[in-house]
This record gives sequence, structure tokens and C-alpha cells, in this order.
Amino acid sequence: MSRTAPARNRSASLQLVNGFSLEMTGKDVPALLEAKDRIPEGTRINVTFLGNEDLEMRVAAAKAVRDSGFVPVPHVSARRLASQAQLEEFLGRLQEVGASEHIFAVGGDPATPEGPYEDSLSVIESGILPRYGVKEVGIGGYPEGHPDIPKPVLASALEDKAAALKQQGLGAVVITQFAFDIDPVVAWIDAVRSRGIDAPVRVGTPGPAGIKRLLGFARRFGVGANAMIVKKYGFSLTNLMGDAGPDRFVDDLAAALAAPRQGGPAQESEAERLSGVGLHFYTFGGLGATADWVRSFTAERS
Ligand SMILES: NC(=O)C1=CN([C@@H]2O[C@H](COP(=O)(O)OP(=O)(O)OC[C@H]3O[C@@H](n4cnc5c(N)ncnc54)[C@H](O)[C@@H]3O)[C@@H](O)[C@H]2O)C=CC1
Ligand SMILES: Nc1nc(=O)c2c([nH]1)NC[C@@H]1CN(c3ccc(C(=O)N[C@@H](CCC(=O)O)C(=O)O)cc3)CN21
Repeated sequence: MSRTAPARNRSASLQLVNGFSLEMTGKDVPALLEAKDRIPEGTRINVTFLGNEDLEMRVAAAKAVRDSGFVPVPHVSARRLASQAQLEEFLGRLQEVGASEHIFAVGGDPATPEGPYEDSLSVIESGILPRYGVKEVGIGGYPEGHPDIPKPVLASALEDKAAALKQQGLGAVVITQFAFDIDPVVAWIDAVRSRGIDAPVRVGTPGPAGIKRLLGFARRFGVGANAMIVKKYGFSLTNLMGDAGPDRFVDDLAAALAAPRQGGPAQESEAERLSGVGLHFYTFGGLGATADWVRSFTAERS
């Protein structure tokens, strides 16, 4: 977007990107330390809970985030927990390093649970989280659905988790699967709001990365990436060389959310839809590249 773009759109993009969060894996501590001077103080940084990390790596990564001046948001992957004792051990270790206030409770990719928790709701309903200083819980959202989970199941799970968190007096934030197409994202946000879920939403967004890498993760996680969608996003399936960044995705999403909702209540202020939405960058290993992208994207629109 050039400086000549309407000021309204530029300010919507700035509002959307402001307060962004990042995601890293347990192996990305070197990348975090290399990039930390280019990441704003207090930025939330999620730490994944994947099959190829272990407890020590996850705790060390969360500690590195805290010690670098950021807010750690460790993932707790329900299906990867072998027992309640392991959940309590993990939360206890996180609390010791000041990294248990914000967590992201997620089902976990194993097709069958490795222990007593088959979904993130069961971790939330265990009542264990507040005992270890947890104050706010991130939960998953799927604008394009999930390859292994029917949409009605995802919808009721989201409602159940939001209700359980409210009932326990815990904060809630919905972090969505990433997307290349804003249309399903805007439609999903409006649907969630119309179901009375008013928790802040952080829209998952790929950080700048190699096109082949982006497509690989899109396929692995069931994210739409057909020729038309990626053309809107800014690259072509006929040329997989080079990198692609989320510039157009962010500008288009901001403009769509700043516009009055089709058929929405007339009194809904333009800023209202935008105010409850932020961005969550899946850095795919490129923490520094994503931090640099945010700085230049912001500078171009200020
Ligand atoms: N950043 C991350 O680590 C993210 C991970 N995911 C993945 O999305 C899936 C769903 O996570 P949540 O939204 O927390 O769901 P959830 O834990 O709220 O579960 C919703 C429903 O789907 C079922 N389910 C959960 N994981 C499943 C799986 N892997 N295969 C089949 N059924 C499953 C549950 O039994 C439940 O009925 C998980 O596989 C999770 O790993 C999704 C987004 C981001
Ligand atoms: N269904 C689903 N499962 C997930 O685990 C998941 C999502 N969706 N949505 C997006 C985030 C992003 N995720 C990831 C997972 C791995 C890397 C990654 O960079 N992996 C490296 C090295 C291995 C590692 O660091 O763990 C790789 O090259 O695979 C990045 C983001 C996990 N997330």
C-alpha cells in the first residue's frame, strides 16, 4: 500500500497490526535471541508444544521469552499429555520461570490422545490451570474448518471452552488457524460474534517465508491454498520460487473489518469490528524476518 492509499485504510492496517503476537517452536530460541532487539517490548510470543520438543526445551523456550522482555504464551497440547501429573509438572515448571500466566490450550495433532485428555476443553475443565497462576487461556479457531474435525464440532467446542473459561473467571483469547484468504476469516469472525462470543480474536497469519515452505505447512494443516486464493494473497502456484509476505492479506483484512458489516446493526461503529481483532504471526522459523516485516509494514503506513 503506497503512502497515497486512503488514510482510513492505512490507519485500519496500523490498528490491526498493532499489538501483534508471534509464534515460535521450542527450537527457535537462537532465532529469538537474534531477533529480540527488533521485537517490541512486551510482545506476546507463543511457544508450540510439538512432538519433536521435550519438557526441558519447552520450559527453556518460555523462560527465554520471559527473560527477553516478552510475554510467553506456552502451548499445552491436550492429546500429547501422558497424565495429569505431567500437566501439573509442566505448569509448575512454567510458573517457576514466570511463564504460566498466559497459555494456549490446544487439542494436539495426535489422532488418538496419548493420555487422559482428548481435547483442550478437558484440560480447562480439570480446574488445574488457576492453581499454577494461569490467568488467561488461548483457544483455537478455524475460519476454514479443520481436516479431521467436523465444523459443528469445532463450533460447539469453541462455545464450550469460552463458557468454561468465563465460568472460571479466566480470560479468553481465540487464536485462529492461519489463512491466505480473508473472506472465510471475515465471515467466521462475524459468525462467532453473532453467537455471542466476544473474546478477542487473533487472526493467524503466515509471516514472510519461502513460498514452498508456506504451501508445505498449508497442506500439513489443511489451509486453503488453491491458485485463486494464493493469487489474491500475492503469489502464483506456477512460480514457487521466492518468498511471500502477508502485506495484502493484512491490508485487505483491515479494510474489510473497518467497513460496516453487511446487514450488521447500523449503529455498529466501523471501529467496533476491528477493535476486537488482532494478528498472530506463525513465523515458520523466521522470527527475525517477521519482526522486520512488521516494522517496515508499519513504517510504510505511518
Ligand atoms: N498452534 C497450534 O499448535 C495449533 C494446533 N491446532 C490443532 O487443531 C486441532 C484442534 O485443536 P483444538 O481447536 O484445541 O480442538 P479441541 O481440543 O477443542 O477439540 C475439538 C474437538 O475436536 C476433537 N479433536 C481435537 N484434536 C483432534 C485431532 N487431532 N484429531 C481429531 N479430532 C480432534 C476433540 O476430541 C473435540 O471433540 C488439534 O489437532 C490441534 O493440534 C490448531 C491450531 C493451532
Ligand atoms: N493443526 C495444526 N497443528 C499445528 O501444530 C499447528 C497448526 N495447526 N497451525 C499453525 C501452527 C504452526 N505450527 C508450526 C509447527 C512447526 C513449525 C516449524 O518451524 N517446524 C520446523 C522445525 C521443527 C520445529 O522447529 O519444530 C520445520 O521445519 O518443520 C512452525 C510452525 C504448529 N501449528
